[in-house]
Amino acid sequence: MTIKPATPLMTPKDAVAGQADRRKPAPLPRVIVLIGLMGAGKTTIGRRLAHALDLPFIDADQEIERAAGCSVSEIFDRHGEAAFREGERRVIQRLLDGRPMVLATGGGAFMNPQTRQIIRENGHSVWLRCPLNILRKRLEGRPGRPLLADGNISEVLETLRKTRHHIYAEADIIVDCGDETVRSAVERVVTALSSHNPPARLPIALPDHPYDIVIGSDVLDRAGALLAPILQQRRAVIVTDARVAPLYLSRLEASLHEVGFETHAEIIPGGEESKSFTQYAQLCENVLTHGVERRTAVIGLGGGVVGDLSGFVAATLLRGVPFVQIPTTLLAQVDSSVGGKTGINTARGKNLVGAFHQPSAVLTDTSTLRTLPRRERVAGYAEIVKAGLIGDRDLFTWCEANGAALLEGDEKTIQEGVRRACAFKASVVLEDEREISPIMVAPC
Ligand SMILES: Nc1ncnc2c1ncn2[C@@H]1O[C@H](COP(=O)(O)OP(=O)(O)OP(=O)(O)O)[C@@H](O)[C@H]1O
Ligand SMILES: O=C(O)C1=C[C@@H](O)[C@@H](O)[C@H](O)C1
Ligand SMILES: [Mg+2]
Repeated sequence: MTIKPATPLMTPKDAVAGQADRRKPAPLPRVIVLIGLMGAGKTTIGRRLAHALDLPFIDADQEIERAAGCSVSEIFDRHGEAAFREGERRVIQRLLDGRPMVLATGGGAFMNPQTRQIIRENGHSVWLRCPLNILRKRLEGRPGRPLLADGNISEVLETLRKTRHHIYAEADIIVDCGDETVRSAVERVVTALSSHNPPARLPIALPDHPYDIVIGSDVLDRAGALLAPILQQRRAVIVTDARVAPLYLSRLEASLHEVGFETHAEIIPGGEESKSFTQYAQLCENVLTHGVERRTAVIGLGGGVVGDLSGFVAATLLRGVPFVQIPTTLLAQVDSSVGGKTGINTARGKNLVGAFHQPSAVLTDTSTLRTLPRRERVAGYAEIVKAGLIGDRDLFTWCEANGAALLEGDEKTIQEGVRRACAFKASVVLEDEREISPIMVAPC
C-alpha cells in the first residue's frame, strides 16, 4: 500500500499561534481584530492594547472616513448605509493583508459574511462583550453614530443585541468588559489572548468534499462558533446516547444556541444493539416528525455506535443532509470518525448496510475522554498503534515514546496521538475513499 505524503496539519493561523510545537508557550497573536457593539471600547481599548503589545493600531471607521474624505455620519447621509457597508468591507479586506496590527472594526463590520471570512482567515477576532446599560451610559449625548441619530438608545441597542450577539459569538475569543477602567479591560484582553489555545486543524482534502478535523480541549464549548461558518442553516438535530447525553449534551446545546442554532436532541440507548434497522427506522421517523430540511445538519455526539448510526441517518434522510461528527471515545476519534463510513448491523453481520457520507466537519474534543473508562482508552490506543504498525513507522516510534503518557490521560499527548493517527487514516482515505482497492477491503 502506498501512503500519500501527510497532508498539511496546521492552518497558517494555527502555526502562527504556536500550535506546531506544543512544548513552547504560544506567542500572542499578531493580528488582533476587535469586534462588538458601538461603545464597547474597540477604539479606546484597541489603541491601548496596540501600545501594550507594541503593534500598530488601525481604526476601520477612521480609515473609511479618510478614504471617503468625510465622516461616517456624512457617508450615511449622502450615500446611505449600504454604500457605507460596502466601503467598510473593502477597507477591512485591504487592511488585513498579513501585517501585524490591532484593528478596531466598526460595530457592523463582523455582520458581513465576507468580512467575517477575511477576519477568520487573517486574524484573531476578539469580541468585547459589554452589558447594554453600560453601553447606553457611554453613548448617551455623544454624536457621530448614525444608527443612534434618531430613536431611543436603549431600543436601538436591544435590537442590535438581538440581531448581532449570536454572530459576534463566532469570534475566536470572547472577553467580558464592564464598567472597569480601560487599563484593566486591556489587561483582560491580554490575559485572554495569552491563554487562548486554538484547536489544531487537520484538513481532509477530498476533491469533492474537503473538510477539517478540529482537535482540541473543550472544543465542545466552541462547537457553535466552529460550525456556524460551515453549515448552511442554523438548525441541527443532535443524536447522542443515554450515557453521553447527561455528560455533554447541554454543553453542546449551549454553544450551538449561543450562535443562534435551533436544536433538537434524539437520545438513543447506548451499545451496539442500537446499530439496528429498528433503531434506524425509529430515529428517521422521530427526526422527520420533528421536522428536517435538506440543509438541517445531523450531529452525532458520542462513540462509534452513535457516529455510524447518526451518519447513516444523515446519509439517507431526504437523500442526504449535512453531517457533523463529535466523537467522544478515543476509538471513534482515531477510527470511525475519519473516512465517512456510516452504517448499521444486520443479522448476517456488522456494518453490512450503510453508506459513504463524508461529514462537513469532525470536532474532536479530547477533554471528553476524561470520563472514558480506561479500558475504552486502551481500545482507542490499540487503534493508534495499529495505524503505526501497518503503515506509519514514525507513528509507531511515537507510540513507543508516548504511549504511557497517553494512557495516563495526558491531554496534549492524546491530542498529538489523535492528530497523528487521523493524519495516517486520512492519507489512506484520500488514496481510496470508497475502499475499492483489495488491500482496503481486507479486514484490518
Ligand atoms: N472601560 C472602558 N472600556 C472601553 N471604553 C470605555 C471604558 N470606559 C469608558 N469608555 C468610553 O466609552 C466610549 C466608547 O468607546 P469607543 O469609542 O472606544 O467604542 P467603540 O467600540 O469603538 O464604538 P464604535 O463601534 O461606535 O466605534 C468612549 O468614550 C470611551 O472613552
Ligand atoms: O454598529 C454599527 O453598525 C456602526 C458602528 C460604528 O462603529 C460605525 O461603523 C457606524 O456608525 C456603524
Ligand atoms: Mg470605534
